[in-house]
Amino acid sequence: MMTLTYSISALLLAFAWLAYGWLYNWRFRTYKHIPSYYPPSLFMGNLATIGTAVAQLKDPRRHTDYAFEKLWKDAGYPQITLLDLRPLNPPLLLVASHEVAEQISKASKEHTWSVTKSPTMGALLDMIGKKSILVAEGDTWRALRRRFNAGFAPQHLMTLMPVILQKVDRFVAKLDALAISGAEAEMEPLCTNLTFDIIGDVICNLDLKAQDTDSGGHEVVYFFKRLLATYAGQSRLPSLTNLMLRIRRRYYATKADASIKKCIKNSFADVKIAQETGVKDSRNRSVLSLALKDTNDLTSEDLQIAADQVKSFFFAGHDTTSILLQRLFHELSCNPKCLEALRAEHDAVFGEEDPRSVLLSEPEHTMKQLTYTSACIKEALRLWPPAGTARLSVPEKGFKVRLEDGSEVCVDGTILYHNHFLIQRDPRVYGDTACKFVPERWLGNTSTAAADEGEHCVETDDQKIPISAWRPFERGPRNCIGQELANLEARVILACVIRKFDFIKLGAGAVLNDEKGQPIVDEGGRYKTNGELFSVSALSEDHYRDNADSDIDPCHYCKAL
Ligand code: HEM
Repeated sequence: MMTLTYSISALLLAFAWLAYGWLYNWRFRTYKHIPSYYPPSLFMGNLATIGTAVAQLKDPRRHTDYAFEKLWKDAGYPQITLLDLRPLNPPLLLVASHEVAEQISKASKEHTWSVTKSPTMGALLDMIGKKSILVAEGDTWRALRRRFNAGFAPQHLMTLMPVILQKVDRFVAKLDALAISGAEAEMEPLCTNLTFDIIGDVICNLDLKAQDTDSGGHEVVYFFKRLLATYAGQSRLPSLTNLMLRIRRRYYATKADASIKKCIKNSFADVKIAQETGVKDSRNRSVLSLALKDTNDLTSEDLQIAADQVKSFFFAGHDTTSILLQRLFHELSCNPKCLEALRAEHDAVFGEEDPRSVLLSEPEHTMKQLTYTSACIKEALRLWPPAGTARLSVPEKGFKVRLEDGSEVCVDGTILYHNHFLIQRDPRVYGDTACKFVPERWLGNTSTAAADEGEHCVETDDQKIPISAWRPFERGPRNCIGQELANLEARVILACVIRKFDFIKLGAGAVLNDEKGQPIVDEGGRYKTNGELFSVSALSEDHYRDNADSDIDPCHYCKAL
């Protein structure tokens, strides 16, 4: 009996020793060659490191990028650092250098169309569908991208001006009503509904009426907003705790999918007639029309593919542009010098005329003249990038990145997170003004096109900014297809709004006044505010629920005069 007990104990010990050896290798040896500034623990890796950094954020709603910023600064601004998130996720490579990000986003011998998208995108599949261009890879992605490129060609975008202006008119009417009533309103729903309306028309010729708060908008908007809300309410804990949320998500995903398919079926006949008669109509280049180009019988497979693309464009193209607008309105309300320069440019371009008629009669020429406007947009996208990218360097591919010391590091098996927030505020690139709003730095090159070739730097008197250090739309083959549309929208909206209204932030981020009631100005000429407006991963679920049918948010108010 004793012998048996000893044998079992010895076996258990041997097993424990082997298991420990395996665990030790898995945790400490597999990725040892990748620079890491935070020693992982055997069982939890760097989860606790990140947890502590998140806990130290002044407000738990802050985006995780603020925690990464702290870790990056504490580690001495490394180009890359490994954070081991196993067993919850694959290890994460925090990329804070534009040189490294560029190697990942461009085509390479290992990856014909740049490094593959991260499996973390899988969380979005309910929203965008499995056939989405956002998650497609290889030839499937290439075929989709080729098909839709025509819908985003610069000349075609100019033909969208009447549609964009029509939606902007509704936005201006809403601001007018607010200014007359003196009511306070939050800019987020106003801007998001506007960009939703624009994207609906551009993508599938639909008037989504998202700005029509009386009717609540098209049912697509209703279901899409509720679907979005299920992402906003998700906790950072593993999915079991979010079971109810997931059930709700599936429900609204099915509803949104069905209502989009209904719209596609309804417009299929019209789309085909327009294509067959060869009418040169901007509608022939909408994403929906392009998606149905070679389809004669709408099979359920065709319908699903088209619906997934429409959902993906809705998702990618509305809140990103809305965030950009909100940031611009806030920054310009605190930055009198920039506001004055912007209004002076609009005075010079439009004079006494209504910007809408000038934009309609000479869209291309007028757009080119709005250089300071473009510089403001470019600077807002630098400081507050609304999106990002995560890729997966698949195991055993042999993909290496080169660091500034000349070393080459194989990053296989890691999620490569391009942290735009860090990359675009790098003091080594942007100097002392890295965290300040200085549109003038872009006046040498206000283009937002992700030029992969040609000029490699934007030069100002005292700065040389490498072209790859500005990447809010990412770069390389998988860059944002809608970037020029977003830039066009933002220029048109600023042109129609910024001379007509003053925006005053109330609550967080409000301007501080002196005892005479005058704004207190800092040494850079910007108004001092009662705090910084921080970015969040997603708005709270309550926000979406409370505001799906209303324009008023209880948290932050903005006043149009
Ligand atoms: C300020 C506004 C916008 C920003 C900052 C932005 C940013 C981005 C970024 C960073 C990516 C790359 C994502 C990745 O690599 O995982 C991307 C891709 C994409 N964006 Fe945008 N975007 C904006 C507006 C738009 C608009 C208006 C549309 C649609 C009309 C759009 C449609 C897309 C699509 C379809 C992709 C996937 C492209 C592909 O994989 O080929 N985006 N965007």
